[in-house]
Amino acid sequence: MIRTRGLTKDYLVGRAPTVHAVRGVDLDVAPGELVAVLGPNGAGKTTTMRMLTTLVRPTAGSATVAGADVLADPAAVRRRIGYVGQGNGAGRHQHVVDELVVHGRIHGLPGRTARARAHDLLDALDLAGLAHRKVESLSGGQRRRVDVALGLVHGPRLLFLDEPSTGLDPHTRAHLWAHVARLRAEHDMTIVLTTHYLDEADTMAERVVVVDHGRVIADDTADALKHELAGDRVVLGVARAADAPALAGVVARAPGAREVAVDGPRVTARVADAPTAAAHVVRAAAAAGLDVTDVRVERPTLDDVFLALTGRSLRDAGATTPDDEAAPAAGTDAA
Ligand SMILES: Nc1ncnc2c1ncn2[C@@H]1O[C@H](COP(=O)(O)OP(=O)(O)OP(=O)(O)O)[C@@H](O)[C@H]1O
Repeated sequence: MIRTRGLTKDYLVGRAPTVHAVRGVDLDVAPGELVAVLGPNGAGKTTTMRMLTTLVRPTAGSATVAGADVLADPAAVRRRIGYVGQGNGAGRHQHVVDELVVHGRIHGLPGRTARARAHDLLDALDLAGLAHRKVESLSGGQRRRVDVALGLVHGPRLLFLDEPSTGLDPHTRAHLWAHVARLRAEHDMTIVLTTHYLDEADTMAERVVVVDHGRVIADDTADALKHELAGDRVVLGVARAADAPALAGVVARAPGAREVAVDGPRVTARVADAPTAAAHVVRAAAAAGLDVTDVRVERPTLDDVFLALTGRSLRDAGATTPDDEAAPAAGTDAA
């Protein structure tokens, strides 16, 4: 459904150094996949998505999207995809249903089909009761659902969602995702989304593509990334802090144990599989006469994955580098 090779975008910002927003991205997305693109601010997620949706012209590299080349046939790409950008797409003064019908007509649907499609989507996204309300009177979550409906009105098989749930409260986010998941199952859609919410990428996506400084630095299922890159953590406590070094010795002999550390009466370590390692340690500690008072197993998060990859936490990472610290807004295409 998507294939990119060496996809690159440079921006020229006045006399400032060139901004290397995207640096040679190779990405393959199969039909029906749901892929989350994750990365800190400024990593190049939106720029990549905008190249794939033909809104920004690549500086170098190639991209085929929904069977058409983004450079050779951008109109075909646009016909076949849906795109929900970061800003609200719906006109503020329009009625919800009219906005959907107009979008359908813009995409070439006959009036009757556009109206039928608009009403189907209003039902599917729980917006039927709001059809005749003005967009400006809707809540943030309702507006975002209208945006998703706009992205789907022409029945695309491939949908791009750029931070669809940013700024929504957890309940509204969950609601939006439930709708998207159902629409996806019903229409067998491929979805590529960007998000800042690690838990969202973890639970929603079958594949997580981690980007940093314009490059893909990891690409796999969330479980595989967590297993291979971060590993589980065990935390054990002993009654007497004086026994902690001896317990650390026991922990170090557990299967796959690494990064063993002592902190007062507590010992922590990374292990391949925490329940197996914890059971092993508890048995071995008892045999050695050590009184283990506390055992905790911690599964890694995608933030641990990012930390393992970059040494930075995704929560605090800014993605500025010496050669892309120029002001972002005023750039022109270097394509
Ligand atoms: N029009 C532009 N002109 C100049 N620089 C730009 C332009 N658009 C983006 N950039 C720069 O390109 C880099 C990548 O930006 P991009 O918006 O793709 O990142 P992002 O990963 O989507 O970030 P965020 O999570 O904050 O949305 C940043 O350094 C940004 O400042």
